Amino acid sequence: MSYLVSESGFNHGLLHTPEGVRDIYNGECEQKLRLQESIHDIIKLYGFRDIQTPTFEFFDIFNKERGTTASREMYKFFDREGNTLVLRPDITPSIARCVAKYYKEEELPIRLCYQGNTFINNTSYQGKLKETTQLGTELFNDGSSDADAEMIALLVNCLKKAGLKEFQVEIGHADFFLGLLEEADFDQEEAEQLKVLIEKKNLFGVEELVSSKKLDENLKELILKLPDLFGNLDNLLYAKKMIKNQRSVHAIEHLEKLYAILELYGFSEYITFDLGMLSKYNYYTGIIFRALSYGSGEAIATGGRYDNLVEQFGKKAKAIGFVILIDQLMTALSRQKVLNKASASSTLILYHSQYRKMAIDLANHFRGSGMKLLLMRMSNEKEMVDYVDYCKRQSIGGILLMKDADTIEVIDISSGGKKITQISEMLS
Ligand SMILES: N[C@@H](Cc1c[nH]c[nH+]1)C(=O)O
Repeated sequence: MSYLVSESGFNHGLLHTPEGVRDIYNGECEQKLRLQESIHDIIKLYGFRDIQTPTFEFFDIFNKERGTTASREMYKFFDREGNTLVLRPDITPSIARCVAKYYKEEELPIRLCYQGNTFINNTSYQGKLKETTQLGTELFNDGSSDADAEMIALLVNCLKKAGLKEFQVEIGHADFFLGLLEEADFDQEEAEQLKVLIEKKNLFGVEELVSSKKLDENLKELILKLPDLFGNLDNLLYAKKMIKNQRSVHAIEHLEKLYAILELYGFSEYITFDLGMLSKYNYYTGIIFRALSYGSGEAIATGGRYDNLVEQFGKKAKAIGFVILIDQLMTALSRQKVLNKASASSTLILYHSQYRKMAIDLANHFRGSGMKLLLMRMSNEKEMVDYVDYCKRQSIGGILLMKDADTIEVIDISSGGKKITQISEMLS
């Protein structure tokens, strides 16, 4: 924190937030909450039930075996007993823990949804947020391609409802890459190295690594081509002919099946495939996917199948889920100019103390019928224009000015129009 102490002794450093976190207020905050609400409404239509888990958990919930966030990227702290706690970097492991705990005997599908913030202590490069809002869904006890398709269809529906234009859901499969690694007989270290090189799009590095091994020509070619293996499924089917290992072949066959079901949903225009997509988290075991759109450089949703994670908490349960990254979605919507402006929907009742009772009665009456009302006693130090300007700053649509015990002046802020009305008439 910088200590900028002014002459009056006020520490201006107090007004700053740490790098990577920010305040969200006024219209932006309203838009964000409204967006979450409208997406949540869609998710509820698919039968998901809400769940809330703690913002911090024991470190072990997210440790390496679960294949989640790297330890150095988590915010860690201790409780009085000396336990290591972390601010959750990801909500999926917490939900998996809950399913093992509260639905131990349930064998048929469990559908859960949640909204909350996650915290990742990433390197502070250009404006990347360290606290982000996720709205997520998880479906347990269903390992079918129908479940995969339904989750993708749900994601498409959510993004459409959010008003996003032109987005794509890219789908890959964790097993495609893992099968190639096995076929190439890469050890864990080499596999990790290859993953990093591909993520960094360092093709020379990939070539060097691949050339250091004795590999089948087709396999070599395919690994080098991984970053280009995206597009519609037909274009990718040739990859199937070039590989020998069954794991990768099954992965492609699964994607074919999935695509056929997505066609039934009528959503094929939103789908592309990316065989070079790498799992963001090691817990993924099946399809992995992310949604991209112009206006946001980063994914606005990510997800995938993770059939072994719940078992680590003591229950065998296949699972698939995704999260919508609300902050990224907001950025995309605002760049695409489709973020609905918060409308001025509240009214201000202004009164002098002798009309207090009427003002309170009037406010209660209108609030009772669902109108948003602010009550304010007038100050002798302010003019009417101060209140009108205030309404403009605060997105307040109108003023009801108490003139006497039964008369109010109604002022429309946007048009400036004024009219006199009797309170008794309004209440009747
Ligand atoms: N938790 C994952 C997304 C996900 C939800 N379910 C499965 N995957 C993420 O933060 O990227």
